[in-house]
Amino acid sequence: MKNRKISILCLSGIILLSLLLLSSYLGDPPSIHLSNIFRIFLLLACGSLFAFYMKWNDSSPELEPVHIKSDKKENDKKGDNPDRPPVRFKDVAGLEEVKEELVEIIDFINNPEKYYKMGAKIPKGILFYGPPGTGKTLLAQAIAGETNSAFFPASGAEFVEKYVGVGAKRVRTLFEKAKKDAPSVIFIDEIDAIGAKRSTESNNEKDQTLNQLLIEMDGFHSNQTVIVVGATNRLDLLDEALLRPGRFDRHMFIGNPDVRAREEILKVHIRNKPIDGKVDIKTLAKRTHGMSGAHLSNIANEAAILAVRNNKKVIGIEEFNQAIEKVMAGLQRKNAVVMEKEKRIVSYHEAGHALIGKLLNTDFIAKVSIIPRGEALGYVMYAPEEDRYLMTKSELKNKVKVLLGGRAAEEIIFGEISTGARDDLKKANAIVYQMVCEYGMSNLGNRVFESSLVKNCYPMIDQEIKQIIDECYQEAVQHLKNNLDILEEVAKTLYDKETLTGEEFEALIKDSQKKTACSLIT
Ligand SMILES: Nc1ncnc2c1ncn2[C@@H]1O[C@H](COP(=O)(O)OP(=O)(O)OP(=O)(O)O)[C@@H](O)[C@H]1O
Ligand SMILES: [Zn+2]
Repeated sequence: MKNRKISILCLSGIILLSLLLLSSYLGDPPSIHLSNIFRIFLLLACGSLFAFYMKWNDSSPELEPVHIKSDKKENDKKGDNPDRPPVRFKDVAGLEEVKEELVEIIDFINNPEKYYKMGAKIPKGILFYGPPGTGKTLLAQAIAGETNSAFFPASGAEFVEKYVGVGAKRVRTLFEKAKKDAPSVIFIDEIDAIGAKRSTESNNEKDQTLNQLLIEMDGFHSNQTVIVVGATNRLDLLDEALLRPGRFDRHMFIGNPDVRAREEILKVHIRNKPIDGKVDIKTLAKRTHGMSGAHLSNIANEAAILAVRNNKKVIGIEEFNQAIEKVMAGLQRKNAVVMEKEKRIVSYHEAGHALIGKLLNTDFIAKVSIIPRGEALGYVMYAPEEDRYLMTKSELKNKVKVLLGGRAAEEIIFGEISTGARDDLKKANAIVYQMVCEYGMSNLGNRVFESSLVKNCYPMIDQEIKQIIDECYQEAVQHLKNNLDILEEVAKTLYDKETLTGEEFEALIKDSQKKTACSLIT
């Protein structure tokens, strides 16, 4: 508001002075008589006002913390920072692991002395990455909310300007303000707009802006509590320099919610809405597979609007059904039948990987999920293993069998294979290629094939690769056929729950063995 007033005053001043100057020239004789010295003075005043106007306009927009109130000092005394967004962790449903990780940072901001005494440095930058609408902005707001910090939202795209130096200056101003109002949280959405890998030709505007961001992040002292949160849908696009220790060194994946998280998110968004007692949130959660938090919030809102339109006192199941359909249509999703079929295939595919992993005791499984991540429709996440410098031939083959387990499960259950194994095949082939060409682990003997040799001997090498892959695939199929009942159990549970932690998976394997009275057969 204050900004607008100053801008209007500047513009009026410029117009007034220009009119005065013009009238001293126009007409014969001129309508206003001014001496040359006074004209020069007017010209200078006009120029200074213009320069001030440009500078003000350049530095002031979007850099004000949100929710500024005039009685800031008064509120600060009460320990209630007025710039704090009203979002708390309770408003962010699901994302438990991320929130757990953030608790430490929040404690750091709230009790910095505790950490400084130990000589610990406050983390400066956090990077949230993942698909759109999954709560990255919401989480950043919650960090500010939980720590009573000022919140400075900005979008990477805002910094990219036509004129060299403008973006860099905006970054500088943003950090100055945040430091002045510390503790504060700077949130830069779409950080890839400025943080994408730098081009070789230097000096372009984007590079300068990124350089300024790096300078600012290196510049503030660790006892200035300014946390910079960046968000992007594409981590792979970011410049390495941005991800280095001391900058955005904490990377957190914010993925689409699983069925439990969807239930929690729906509950958050119907909190203040009158809902018909017959509406079962669990069922709604099951029906919204693949949707983001933003979609779910949208569904709750659409349902409320429909209830008003239908003159209802409470939001009923019909409204929710219509709202889901509307949001799905907006997504241009495949129809529900295709979606269900895909979900079933992915459940068996991931169960196949996980079960063979368990049977062959390869890496410890940390998570099995059928929630899409990146291009994958589901994934098995392994616990970070210690660096291995040596792998035996059978260990490598076991890795390949686990990778082929997804496709094997599909073939056994559906009698047909899908495109879902593309990435698995790439990885499996890469391992086997190394076995043949680099490790001398094939019938070709203890030989190494440099790239020039590979060309000449390709049919031979290809024959070896095929043989190992085929053998591993047949073994993977056999493992799964030997444990078909357990595969069914895992796939069905995965279909219902969508995500299983490592412990849940272990417990499920135990339960399924009891239930089916079968033990795992390798
Ligand atoms: N985990 C969640 N809990 C509650 N609400 C959520 C959650 N995730 C998303 N939402 C809802 O979706 C809206 C959009 O989320 P948000 O803006 O945080 O997504 P984003 O990840 O920053 O998206 P983008 O990448 O498009 O910027 C939120 O305002 C909120 O209403
Ligand atoms: Zn797979």
